[in-house]
Amino acid sequence: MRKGDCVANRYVLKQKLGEGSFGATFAAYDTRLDRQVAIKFQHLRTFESNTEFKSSEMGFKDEADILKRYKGSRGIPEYIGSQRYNEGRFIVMEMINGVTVDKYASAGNSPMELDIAVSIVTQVAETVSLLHDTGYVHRDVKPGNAMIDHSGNVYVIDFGSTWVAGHRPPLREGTPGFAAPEQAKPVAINTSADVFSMGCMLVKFLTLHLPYQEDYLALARKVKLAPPQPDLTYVPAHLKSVIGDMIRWDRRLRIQTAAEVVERLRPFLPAAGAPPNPKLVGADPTARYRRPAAVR
Ligand SMILES: Nc1ncnc2c1ncn2[C@@H]1O[C@H](COP(=O)(O)OP(=O)(O)OP(=O)(O)O)[C@@H](O)[C@H]1O
Repeated sequence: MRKGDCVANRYVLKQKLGEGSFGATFAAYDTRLDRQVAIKFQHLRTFESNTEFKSSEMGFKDEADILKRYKGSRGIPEYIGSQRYNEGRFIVMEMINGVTVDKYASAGNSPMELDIAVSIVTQVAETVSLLHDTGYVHRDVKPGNAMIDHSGNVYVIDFGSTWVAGHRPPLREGTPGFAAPEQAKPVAINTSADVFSMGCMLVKFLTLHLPYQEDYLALARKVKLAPPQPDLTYVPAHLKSVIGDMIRWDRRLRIQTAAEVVERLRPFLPAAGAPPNPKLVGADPTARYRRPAAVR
């Protein structure tokens, strides 16, 4: 796939937006709908077995089904279409004009302001709660799988790992550093795994460090290790207690759902009518909460 290619007699490819283990995402112009879209292509088959390639295609199909199911929901790119192409598949969705939250967070090179960090994670939790309320777990919530547009609206992307809550997934997935400890084991995963990942996002935004080192889970499979203790010294006590309840190593003691996360974080959001944070540069994720409730 290259810039200028016209795919399926309809989508003219523009620049590549990103590339991951399973596919590459391009900006494109949809000549039928006369709008910009994002297209995620499954990688062409190289050395993987037929079974592996088919399973990656199923992942694409599942992701398209999730996008279709939540079409019209706030915080999820709108589903436009999906079809087979070159042995594999592609998914067409709304183009989010913005950057990944990962990029947004690293622009400042210093810990994020509390109201900004809490607003981002609350927006993510509001969207993830749509999945949880209907029995799904995202399984790969992280700053790289969230995007912020120029108006400060936060979107969750990459539903390729989404799985039915309470069921054992076929593969261990998630990103080391953000994945819940149980995601490294062959066990059923429930909604509290996403809560753990959202807690890791908050810790990262507020301290610049992850609650545990990326190689910790792999190491913990071989030797017995005590659960890591993130340093939250500079986080205000009340928020520290919410974060502590999000990243509990024992999932039975953790906050269980994204909706509960929204409730627990609500006291730390800026009030309706509050002025913007003067230290803010760029898109403002607090804007939604500073507007009167009726127009959010
Ligand atoms: N709807 C969209 N609008 C704009 N950019 C997007 C959109 N979806 C994805 N992107 C961009 O493309 C990149 C890759 O997307 P995505 O994470 O879905 O792919 P992936 O192949 O599953 O990646 P990975 O394997 O790293 O998780 C994102 O980081 C983002 O920069």
